[in-house]
Amino acid sequence: MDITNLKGTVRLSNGIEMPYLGLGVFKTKEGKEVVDAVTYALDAGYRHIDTAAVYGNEEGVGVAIAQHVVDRKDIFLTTKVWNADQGYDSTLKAFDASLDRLKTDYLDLYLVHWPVKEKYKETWRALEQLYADGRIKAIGVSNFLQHHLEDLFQTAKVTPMVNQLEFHPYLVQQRLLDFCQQHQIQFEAWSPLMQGKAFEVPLLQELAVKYNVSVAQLILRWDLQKGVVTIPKSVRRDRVISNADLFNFSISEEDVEKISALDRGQRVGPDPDNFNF
Ligand SMILES: NC(=O)C1=CN([C@@H]2O[C@H](COP(=O)(O)OP(=O)(O)OC[C@H]3O[C@@H](n4cnc5c(N)ncnc54)[C@H](OP(=O)(O)O)[C@@H]3O)[C@@H](O)[C@H]2O)C=CC1
Ligand SMILES: O=C(O)C(=O)[C@@H](O)[C@H](O)C(=O)CO
Repeated sequence: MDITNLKGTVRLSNGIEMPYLGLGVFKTKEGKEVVDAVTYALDAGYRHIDTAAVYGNEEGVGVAIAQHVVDRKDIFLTTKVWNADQGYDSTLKAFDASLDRLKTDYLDLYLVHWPVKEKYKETWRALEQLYADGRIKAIGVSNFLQHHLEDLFQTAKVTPMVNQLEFHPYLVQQRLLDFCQQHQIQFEAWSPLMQGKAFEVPLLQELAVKYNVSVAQLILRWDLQKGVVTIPKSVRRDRVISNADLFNFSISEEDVEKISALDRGQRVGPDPDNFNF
């Protein structure tokens, strides 16, 4: 992984380059708010945007990308098929609808948003078809635990290239991270800042002072040093810019371990084995 600058990318198992840092847009309002946030990010050098059909803001993401001076081909764009749309035919339809809203004719990454029981294998078959048709550069899953992946492997022709999961100092899931790394499935962190709760953690505050960075920068740099792609969300221009300032410092191995040791298996979002939406 090239982690020396903002264009730092990881190479996925199929050779596609995925920028290590992206902007997440969950809870970013459709319209001006999301257009502005994506524009701040592209202005600041981000080349990776993470949305989902369920966020209800794909239109604005598409507007911001279409009107920005950066070429579409230089932006890594991810969206996700929502739970209600899972199944083979309905996923194909949902994909077309997302592309229309995003005003693009291809995706860089399409994810199965959650492992909906009895549905995710058929959903995956649709993603494989879209990938074979050249309409998506990489396909992956989200919120898949090891047992979901092992079950998917029974029928999958293509191994997911990415698994996007909740990941932060209170939820490290090291065994799942190792499992994904063994299978060349790139781990991607959602809610890396614990939706704001990380700023209250004393050790993170102390280490941020030690490295003369913000708590957000410390955590996002830790993600990077763990080999995890990360997609912090902010609608504020100053935070979008400062969150990306990760490439001029590094955390010692000892401090990386100290941050990892904060793990307490604590989630800020739903448990993939117990969700119902
Ligand atoms: N696959 C999945 O199931 C899921 C995927 N995701 C993806 O992951 C992304 C990130 O996760 P998300 O849940 O949004 O939460 P994050 O952990 O990224 O935290 C976002 C919160 O932190 C605040 N914040 C951001 N930067 C700073 C900063 N430097 N200082 C202080 N506060 C800050 C934001 O406020 P403000 O905007 O006001 O700056 C917002 O309240 C999502 O946007 C989405 O794309 C998220 C959940 C589930
Ligand atoms: O943000 C996402 O991508 C999610 O899947 C979740 O946050 C989910 O939508 C949720 O929290 C439902 O309560």
